[in-house]
Amino acid sequence: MVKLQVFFFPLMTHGHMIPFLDMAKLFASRGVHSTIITTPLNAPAFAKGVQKSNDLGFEMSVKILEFPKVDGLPEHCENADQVTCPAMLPIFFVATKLLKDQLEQLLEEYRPNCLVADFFFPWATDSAAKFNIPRLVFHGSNYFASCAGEQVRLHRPFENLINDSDEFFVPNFPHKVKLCLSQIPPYERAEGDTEFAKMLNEAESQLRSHGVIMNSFYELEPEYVDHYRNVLNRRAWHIGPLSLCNRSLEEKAERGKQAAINADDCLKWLDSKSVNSVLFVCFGSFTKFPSEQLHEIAMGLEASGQQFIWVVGKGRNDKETEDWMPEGFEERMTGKGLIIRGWAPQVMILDHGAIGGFVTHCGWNSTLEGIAAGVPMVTWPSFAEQFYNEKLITDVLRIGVGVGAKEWVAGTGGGNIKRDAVETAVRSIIVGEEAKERRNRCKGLKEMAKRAVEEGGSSYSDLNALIQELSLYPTSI
Ligand SMILES: O=c1ccn([C@@H]2O[C@H](COP(=O)(O)OP(=O)(O)O[C@H]3O[C@H](CO)[C@@H](O)[C@H](O)[C@H]3O)[C@@H](O)[C@H]2O)c(=O)[nH]1
Repeated sequence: MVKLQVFFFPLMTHGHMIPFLDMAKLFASRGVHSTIITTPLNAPAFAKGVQKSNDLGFEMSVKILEFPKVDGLPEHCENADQVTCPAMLPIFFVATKLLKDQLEQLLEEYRPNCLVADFFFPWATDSAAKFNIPRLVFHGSNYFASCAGEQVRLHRPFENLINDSDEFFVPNFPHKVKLCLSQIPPYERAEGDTEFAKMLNEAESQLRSHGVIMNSFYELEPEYVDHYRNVLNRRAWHIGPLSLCNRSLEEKAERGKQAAINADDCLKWLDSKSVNSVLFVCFGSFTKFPSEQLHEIAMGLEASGQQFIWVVGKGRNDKETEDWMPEGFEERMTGKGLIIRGWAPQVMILDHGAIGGFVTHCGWNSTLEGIAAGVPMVTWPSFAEQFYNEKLITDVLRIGVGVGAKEWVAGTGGGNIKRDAVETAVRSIIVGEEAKERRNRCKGLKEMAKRAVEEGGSSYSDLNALIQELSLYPTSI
């Protein structure tokens, strides 16, 4: 029998490349030949994962497209994480649009059975259609946020609100979910005149695509899986948590970029701590806080008296200096707090029994990794769909406490959160009766997540159904 061949084409940013690599590995482990499409400077991020899969006898490969030259981007910038200010992002997206011809040449040459392309490549639907190849969309988010965003766009419940703090309920929604005006992504409020709003409209090409792959599992958000499929009439398959395909310690430690800490040293530090006693503080691959905010976090963490691992440092604050560090902070925190300057082996850390709480920006990968590890969260959203994700965590699943972020700010974790708010939130996630109840709910979800990806589980079965459907699709050759 001829092998099914699927092409995976992620947006060049770590928050998308990481789950795409996991997804490609997962498909390969089910007998599909998975090919990742990327650009020269992003290719090394996939090399180890692909090699490991090949060593296990699974078929995986990488195909390279040259990153187009455009004015206005720093030299050698092929990854959205490298843009130096939010205003540069639209230029980055313009550059990615110029990949279209190269993609089409690849599709014409190899005629894969399916193209799974990033939500941020709306034009890929037409490219695939030219060769009668089904295109699936992956945006890296979940059913809850997708439904909320869609209902807000459709019903515009914010029309009559005036002040940033004015509140509204997400209309036509299974749960009562309340947000305030300043938490709505600007691209959902605009009339379609911003670059991002235009992109989102174009992204409606997902309606013309074969469907959407979600990094989620049915038991996590059943009402929203049903809402997405039956109320919004979208075709979708959920195959997550994708991070669970990384089973060995090595795979977990090597996920994403090169870690700024030795895995063994990190584990040794964690091994010396008691169960559920350490906070993990990390804001994803994109968020850059102003120095003043980093200072408040440091003061809040110290005042809370809790132990922590805090991922901060190189390129993660606006001035690239450590002027945010309170005097003598690191010395006072010796043994109690570990600062990682750069990339952390997040999944490896979250899975350690000593971790008792996760301070997160609510990026969906981090959120789901926290859920899969059974860790309660302090929620600190700042942009993209993160304010919706926060509501899922705090109000629907009830496994987190908000730090009080109210302001959607692109890329730079805004919100001006004071040290007292940090102190209160992090203490309440580790200590007290409510913390215990939250932790129990987390344990339940962790078990459900594990079962979902095991043979017969909801995600395992949805992936089977998808592969089966693709293998029946009329061949494009
Ligand atoms: O030091 C670090 C920092 C991050 N990560 C990993 O990097 C990924 C980060 O992804 P995510 O938590 O989703 O955050 P972002 O990088 O900010 O992701 C963007 O993309 C996501 C998927 O579309 C959206 O949900 C987010 O809102 C958007 O900001 C996760 O897998 C983390 O485990 C590490 O391993 N070590």
